[in-house]
Amino acid sequence: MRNIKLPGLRYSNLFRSLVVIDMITELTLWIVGGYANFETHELDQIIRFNFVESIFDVILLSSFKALILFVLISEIESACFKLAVSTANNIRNTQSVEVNSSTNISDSENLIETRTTTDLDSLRIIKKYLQLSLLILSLLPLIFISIKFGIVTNSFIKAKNNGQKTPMHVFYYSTLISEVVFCFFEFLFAILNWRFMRLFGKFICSKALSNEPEENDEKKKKVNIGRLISLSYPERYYISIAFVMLIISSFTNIVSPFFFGSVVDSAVNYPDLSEMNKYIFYLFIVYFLGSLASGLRSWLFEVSGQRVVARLRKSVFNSIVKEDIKFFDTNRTGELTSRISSDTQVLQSAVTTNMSMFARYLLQIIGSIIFMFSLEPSLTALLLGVIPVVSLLTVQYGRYLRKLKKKFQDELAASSVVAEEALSSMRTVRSFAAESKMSNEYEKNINKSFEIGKKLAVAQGGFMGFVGIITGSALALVLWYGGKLVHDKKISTGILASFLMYTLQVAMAFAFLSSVYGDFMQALGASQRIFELLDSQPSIKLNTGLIPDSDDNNFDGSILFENVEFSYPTRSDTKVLKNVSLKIEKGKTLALVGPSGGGKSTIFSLIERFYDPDSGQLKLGPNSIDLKLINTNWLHSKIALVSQEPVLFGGTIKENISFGLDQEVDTERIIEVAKLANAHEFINGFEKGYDTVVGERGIRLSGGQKQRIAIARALLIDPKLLLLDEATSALDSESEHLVQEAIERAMKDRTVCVIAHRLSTVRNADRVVVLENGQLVEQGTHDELCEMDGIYKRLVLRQLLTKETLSTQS
Ligand SMILES: Nc1ncnc2c1ncn2[C@@H]1O[C@H](COP(=O)(O)OP(=O)(O)OP(=O)(O)O)[C@@H](O)[C@H]1O
Repeated sequence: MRNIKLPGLRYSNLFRSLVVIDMITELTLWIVGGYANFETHELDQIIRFNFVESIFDVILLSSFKALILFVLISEIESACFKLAVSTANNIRNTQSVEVNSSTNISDSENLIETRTTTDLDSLRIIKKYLQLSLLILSLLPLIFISIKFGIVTNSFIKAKNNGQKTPMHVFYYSTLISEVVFCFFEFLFAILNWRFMRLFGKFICSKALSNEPEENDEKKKKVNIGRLISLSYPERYYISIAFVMLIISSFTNIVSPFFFGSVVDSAVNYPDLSEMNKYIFYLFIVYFLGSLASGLRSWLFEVSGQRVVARLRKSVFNSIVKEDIKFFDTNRTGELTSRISSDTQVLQSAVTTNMSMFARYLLQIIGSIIFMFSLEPSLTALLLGVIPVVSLLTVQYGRYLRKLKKKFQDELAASSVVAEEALSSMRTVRSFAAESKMSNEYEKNINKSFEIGKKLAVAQGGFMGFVGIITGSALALVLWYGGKLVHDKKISTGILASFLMYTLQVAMAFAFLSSVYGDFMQALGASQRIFELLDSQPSIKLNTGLIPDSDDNNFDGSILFENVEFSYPTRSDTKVLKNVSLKIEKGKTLALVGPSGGGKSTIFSLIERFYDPDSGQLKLGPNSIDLKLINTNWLHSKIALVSQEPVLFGGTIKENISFGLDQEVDTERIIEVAKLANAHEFINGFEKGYDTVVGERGIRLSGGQKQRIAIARALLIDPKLLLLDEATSALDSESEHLVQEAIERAMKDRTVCVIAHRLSTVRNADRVVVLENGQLVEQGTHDELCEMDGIYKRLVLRQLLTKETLSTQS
């Protein structure tokens, strides 16, 4: 159980980070503030304990509190972990006792169970005490700091009103405020501790109970910012140059306020304009270089983003088309196309533009703060107090956004399913006058995503507003304090001007950084399914495995089914084939007949290796090679399937006939097979002949024409084995005759397995196999089966005859 991996972003880590940030911030503010205000406030005010005049107690409080809370939360988490694992073990034991001995539980087992229950109880009590201590120890500092804050504020206001020196300088006063905020959040976290620890316990318990905890963890781990960024690795050269441009433009942004201030100072302090002109020239150069670098940076990141998303779409599509057929039984087309188009779009900006923005604003903040420190440390420290608050909020906001965005993309994908289904079956929709029904359905789905979109908008707006208020307040505070310093002649107007520009830059950078972080988190939410698709490994690998050396020796079209059992993965409790053994012999025709749902098409699916059997084997060729060992691409080049309702693709007739071959095919060969399939004549009747576009799924062709094209398509690969599903739908007699003739030609001198719906087909077949409810109930020639006077004669023959009569009548 020890190998259960915990998520990095979890409650206890956030709590621990909060108390550490609290301690570091307070210490930094104390030291920097002490240094900055050393002249105005005596040393003993900095370190001496005085409830109203010093913050030494605040520093001690934040440091010790951090230490104690850090240890406490770690202990609580560990207790929760142990408790959850023990609970999981108990559940496991109980289950195995129930399974193994439904009657007798031995004394020793009783003993183990009693001891485990006692352990669990004591663990629970310890956890409760620890949680209570956490609550009390985070409440007490809040009470203390609030009282101090109230008293200090009171004397601060009094001193101000009386025009006296304030009991505590402004810097330390803001330190006190930030500690109030920290204590409040820590108390809040302590209250939430109960809920989060319960969730944590449930999470650990389910992990401990699951059979493959590592594998699941691995999957989770695979979606993180690092992985997101790694998508842009192939663009590293573009991105590296873009980063150089970014550093140049950020640097120009960072130094420009300095020159700006120098222009102001030289205008105020120098009698002639030469000094100011010099700085104006520098400023111009800085802006010019900055803009140039900015333009290049933007272009390079954008083009990299486009390349990343194009590559990602290709990879996702590639992954999807290589999936097992069972994957398509569970995933719907609309959802998948939405993943390819919409989810990848969300990632585009995240992996390049946002990355650049993130780096840019981070650089800007760090650079600006360094410059600010060199200009006026006390003013800078004022700003720093705001950073932990904004950072913490940003992290929480990011998590929220990530979840919301995932939901949003899921809903969007669900609505794409409706749209795809309706648009691809417009004739059925129209014939049932179901347009409004489909519109309503789509509207319902879109509304769901819209509702989440609204939440996203509120979260974004609210957060931006909040960050704006915080940064605006920090700016006002800096302006006020800076103005005072200028008034007291402690700094020049130029320094204040530069400082204000830096503050603005930092504030803006912070606001942008937060929103970029939000976008990152949204991208992470959207990327979850994309990465799942990319990581998914089909169980039947394409283009790997054995390619028999010589076709003639190794595959003659014969296939042997040995005790095959099969159930579809989506309905694993229903056996579709039960102990089926049959042989498709070289050069012979095997007809499959039987009632609907008997498992005939399933036989084809197994031969095509769309699925593997649950048990039993399929053996190929005279050497009886296990089908599972054979390279599937090779297999599909030797077997052709003509289904009942053949699906054509949206291209030309020529493209459709040559669909199964990778290489260019001679037009003569295409015409040859089209003639064999009785298709040449009608194709020539079209204005563009073989270049006629057939429309989506061959919509511009008739049923009979589609079938003949499909037969030509199968003949072109000259298959060793032809799998034929005769059409049940009645064609007109002329078309019927042409199709039948094409089929007969295709079957000639070939190994064929046919799902027969016509009497003539079963009569001509070398052998007939009757499948009912997945079982092979009868087999033999048509005459033999008729003589048997069994199910074939009673059920199938009647069924076939009815169809034959119907089709000839129509
Ligand atoms: N993709 C699938 N997922 C789950 N069950 C399926 C799937 N395809 C078919 N089945 C089920 O398997 C059983 C056998 O279906 P199959 O298509 O092989 O029958 P069939 O004999 O070819 O019928 P028909 O003559 O009507 O085409 C049916 O009960 C069907 O509902």
